[in-house]
Amino acid sequence: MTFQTLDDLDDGQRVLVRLDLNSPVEDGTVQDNRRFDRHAETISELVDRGFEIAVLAHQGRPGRDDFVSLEQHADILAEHIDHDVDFVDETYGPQAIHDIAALDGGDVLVLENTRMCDDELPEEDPEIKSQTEFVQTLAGEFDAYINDAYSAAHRSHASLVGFPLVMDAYAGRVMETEYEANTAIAEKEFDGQVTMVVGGTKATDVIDVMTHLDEKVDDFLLGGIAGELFLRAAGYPVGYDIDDANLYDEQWEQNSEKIESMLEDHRDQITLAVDLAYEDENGDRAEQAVDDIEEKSVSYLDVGSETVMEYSPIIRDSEAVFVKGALGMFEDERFSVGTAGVLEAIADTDCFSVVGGGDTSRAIEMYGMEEDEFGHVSIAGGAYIRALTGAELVGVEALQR
Ligand SMILES: Nc1ncnc2c1ncn2[C@@H]1O[C@H](COP(=O)(O)OP(=O)(O)OP(=O)(O)O)[C@@H](O)[C@H]1O
Ligand SMILES: O=C(O)[C@H](O)COP(=O)(O)O
Repeated sequence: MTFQTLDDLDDGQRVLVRLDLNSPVEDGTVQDNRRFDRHAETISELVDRGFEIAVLAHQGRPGRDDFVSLEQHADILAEHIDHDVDFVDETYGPQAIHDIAALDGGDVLVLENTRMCDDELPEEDPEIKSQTEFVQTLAGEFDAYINDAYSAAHRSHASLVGFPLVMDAYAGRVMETEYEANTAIAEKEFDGQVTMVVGGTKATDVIDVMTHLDEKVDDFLLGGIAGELFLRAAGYPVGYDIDDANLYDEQWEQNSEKIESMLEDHRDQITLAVDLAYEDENGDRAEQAVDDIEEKSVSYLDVGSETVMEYSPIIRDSEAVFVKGALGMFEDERFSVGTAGVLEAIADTDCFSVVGGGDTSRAIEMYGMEEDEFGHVSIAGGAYIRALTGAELVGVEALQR
């Protein structure tokens, strides 16, 4: 371990703690998830050790429905640590600075969504981020910075890479354990077939990483938004936005060349859905073979049952299976067939498995499986698959300086 941890920090100081509480949001309501469970351990330890604690975290992306305040997160965190948690609707404005100054030992204050500050985004060099008003203002208020947000450590954002350059910096418990687990996994060698299930909504992240994993992974099983974009590249009339949706076209523009060249060079490593599911006029799940789709007139919200039947034996024959992203909108039970089916197939085998992602890992409990049926359940999605390539994460590098 090449960074300082909480074991190196004297009790009772004023600490600024970066968590990753980025959560699914349904109709404006933040959904509790494994990230709160895991980060609660770090925060409870800090409370017990008498630190004065301010929490930084982000939620969603500007322009998306999940871009909301952290007020609800503060309440959910309070339940997990069984201790009061205050919230201030500023990140580094005068009220925030006032509330920070008023903290006593054991107090916890959640600051507003970092992505509501202009300085947080976009991705820039850590040196540039460290000079922003956001970082310079908050750094002066604390004795130390703690980064517990391994799952966001692939982003060069101010709250992740700026502070370690200007103040004492430490890894929190989640950062420590996720770093150890994911680094060990990246170094593992497997004798047999290695399979990666790729889905979710962040196609740009996964496609970029897939192009670096083609020697490590024998079979990519595709679903979700990423899967539909691959189907589009393979000539099927799907993978574009209909209605007001904004999930496909922008990601297609950014990735179409990569997808097309992956398909051309690695067609035998890529398995695409043979059928897709949608909501019919009665509100029921309906399925359609991709060969029968003439034009996309409905949103496809899951892979179909035939696809699960094709993917399951590949999983059974694998020595290792990595999951990044859901195969469908599993939060709605009608569209959980792909995600739950694939996870059940993994749980039924004794292969080594990793299920990653803040959203995707929720499907384990939702569909009656247990965490110990998998080798490792990571609260990191994009960060863990990037770590699989052997690449360093910029937020971890900043801590190691
Ligand atoms: N066809 C689809 N249409 C709409 N949403 C989909 C579809 N397929 C999957 N999803 C959604 O994808 C989400 C999970 O993928 P996402 O890209 O957010 O990754 P993740 O596992 O949370 O990883 P990360 O931690 O990187 O965010 C689920 O919430 C699911 O509803
Ligand atoms: O959920 C995640 O994977 C992290 O919180 C990073 O979020 P982002 O993909 O919106 O940067």
